[in-house]
Order: sequence, then C-alpha cells, then structure tokens
Amino acid sequence: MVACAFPPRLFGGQAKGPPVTNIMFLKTHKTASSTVLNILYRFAETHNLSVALPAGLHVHLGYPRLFLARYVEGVEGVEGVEGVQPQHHFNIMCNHLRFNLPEVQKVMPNNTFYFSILRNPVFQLESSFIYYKTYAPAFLRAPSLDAFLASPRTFYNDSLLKNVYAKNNMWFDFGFDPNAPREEGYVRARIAEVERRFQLVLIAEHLDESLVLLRRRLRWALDDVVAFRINARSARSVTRLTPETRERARSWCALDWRLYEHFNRSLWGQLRAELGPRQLRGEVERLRARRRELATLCLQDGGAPRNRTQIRDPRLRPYQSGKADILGYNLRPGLDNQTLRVCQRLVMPELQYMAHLYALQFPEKPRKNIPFLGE
Ligand SMILES: Nc1ncnc2c1ncn2[C@@H]1O[C@H](COP(=O)(O)OS(=O)(=O)O)[C@@H](OP(=O)(O)O)[C@H]1O
Repeated sequence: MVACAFPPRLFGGQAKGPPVTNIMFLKTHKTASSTVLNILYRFAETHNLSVALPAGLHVHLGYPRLFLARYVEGVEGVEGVEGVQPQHHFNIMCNHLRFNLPEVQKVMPNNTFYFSILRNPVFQLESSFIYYKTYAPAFLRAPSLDAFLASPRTFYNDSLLKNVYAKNNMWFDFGFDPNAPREEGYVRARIAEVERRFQLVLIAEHLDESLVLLRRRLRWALDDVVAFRINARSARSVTRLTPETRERARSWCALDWRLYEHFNRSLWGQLRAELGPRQLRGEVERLRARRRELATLCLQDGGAPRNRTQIRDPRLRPYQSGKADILGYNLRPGLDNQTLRVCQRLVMPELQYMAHLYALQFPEKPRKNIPFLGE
C-alpha cells in the first residue's frame, strides 16, 4: 500500500477545543506576510470558510487609505443605511489594509482572533526600497538606500501618500501616524493599544517559532501552518547594508523600531512561558521536517526558488515590482491529482490565490483580472 502524503493530522496534540476559524491578520508590508497569507488562504479554502476579499477588481482593502467596511466584497450597499450594520459573516480577513478597528469590527465577528507580523525595520526598509523603488516618490529620486538614509529629508515629502513605504511603514499599517515625534508617552500608548487588540504578533526573523505559537493559539494541525517562503527576492536584488546605514535606518524608522523591539521581546516571553526551550526546539524541528518533506514531494530541483522567466506555469509566476526580482517555484512534473492540488496551493502567489478564492466565493461576479498573466 502506498502511504498517503497528506494523512489526516487533524488537531493532534493540541489544546482542547475546536480550531479557531474567525481570524483577522493585519498584513503588514515586506514582513513575510505573504507567506502567512498563503497559510490563511489554504486554511480558508480547505475548511470552506469565507474570506473578506477586496471588492471588485481591487487587490487590497483600500490601502493606503484607512480601512472601511465597504472595501470588502459583499458588504457594500448595506453600509450607509441608518441603523443597519453589515452582517458579521466573514471568517478570515487577511489582505493588505491600514488598520481601523471600528470598521474591521463591522465585518468580523466579536470572537475574532487578531494577529499580525513585524520584521526588523532595517531589513523591512531595505526590502521596501527595492520593491517600491519606482512607486514611492521618496525612493524614486534616491540613487541608493545609503544615499536616501544619509539625507532622507532631501527625498522624503511626508504629504505624499505614496511615501508611506518610506518611513515607519509598519507603524502606519497599524493605523498610526508614521511622522509623529517619538515621544515616550505617545509611543507607549500606541503599543499598549496594539497589545490590547492583537492576541499575537509574529516576528519574521523567527517565523518558525512564531508559527509554532500561532498553531497552538489557533488549535490547528501541523500541515495547516507549514508554508514555503513566498515573495522572496533573488540574492542579486538584496543590498548589503553598512553598519552606518543600518543605524540610520533604525533611527529614521524609530517608531517601527520601538514596535519591533517590544513585540520581539513579547514573542519570546510567550514562548518561554508556554513551551520551554526543549519543547520549542522539538516543535520547530517538526515544522521544518514537514516543510522539507513537502518540498521534496512538490518542488522541482530540490525546492530552489526560481525567477519569473524560469517558472514554466504562468499561473505560478509572482507579481514583480520596482527593482525586485521576486521568486517563485516550479512544481515537480507528474504529480497525481490530489498531490498536485495541494502543491499548487502551497506555491500559488498571492494575487492568483486571491483571484481563485474570489471566483469560488463570488461565482456570479466578473473574475479578478491579473493583467501580468497575459504578458
Ligand atoms: N519564511 C520567511 N521567513 C523570513 N522571511 C520571509 C519568509 N517568507 C518571506 N519572507 C520575506 O518577506 C519579504 C516579503 O514580504 P511580504 O510578503 O510581506 O511582502 S508584501 O508586502 O506582501 O509585498 C521578502 O523579503 P525580501 O526578500 O527581503 O524582500 C521575503 O524574503
């Protein structure tokens, strides 16, 4: 008998209670958030859960404007009628948006689990600089990140909305002012606000440890949180930063730095309190072993990520932006249908997966158009 590649690992070894299915993930920018989104999309599809997807042909939920409920497909029309609230009928919300709690609460149930992700602001900014090089005016005019950080005020105009990627972008995503002075009382109050609302904040540098904790909190199966790295750049589009540039980035994005430092400490505090070092090592190793197993099963060339010209199936080619060379995967040829289905979803780029879920959820609506697929 051939062993099944996807044995039912339903919720084994987890705390008691049903899996959590009402979830809001604040998808911050350039923080490994597309890898987390892939986890959420797969869970939603497998369990037939509804996702609060961007309305019409949009690909995010109104970003960089503050989120409004009417940006979600299926809630427009209800809003604005006095005394009538949009129905609480979405299980999962995870597309890019600028956080605005009262509006999120209009479309998500009261018992929603809120979580997000942060990355070291130095590397987050370096990634943003390349990815938004041709989009954010502050980056467009700067010859390099070194030059930008040596004299940011030469390039950065805080009244241009497209510059949100250029300063304290994660702070902005949480709904706060990225240009606010770093005044201690203000910073602490905002961090406390995040702490009150978000049950968990993952850290990109420790994603596997973060996912171990996420899985416990959500009471999910191991396979539910196993993911490949999505939206990574090729090594040649990553810039090595000098110690001086790193220091300048920390100071330019001081609000992000405070947020990151706080939640990095808090993640490790929670891990220590809930698992202890041996158990954590064991769980991280189990996650990595399963990822290796799935990479061997699904991916060609031992799982090496490929650039867009090397990816044979156009539906698996990731969106490209700025000066970034965004990588994806080729699947092993000859996979049986069940395996192919699972493997495709593990490597499906964000836009394609969103369009796929949209078509499933709203079959009567015109399909979301992914223009670069037709190139
Ligand atoms: N598993 C894991 N661990 C650590 N880092 C990871 C992981 N998955 C993705 N990444 C890195 O996250 C960057 C992409 O972030 P996002 O997906 O949030 O970008 S986006 O805002 O949705 O465009 C991108 O960073 P850069 O390569 O520096 O650009 C990815 O490499």
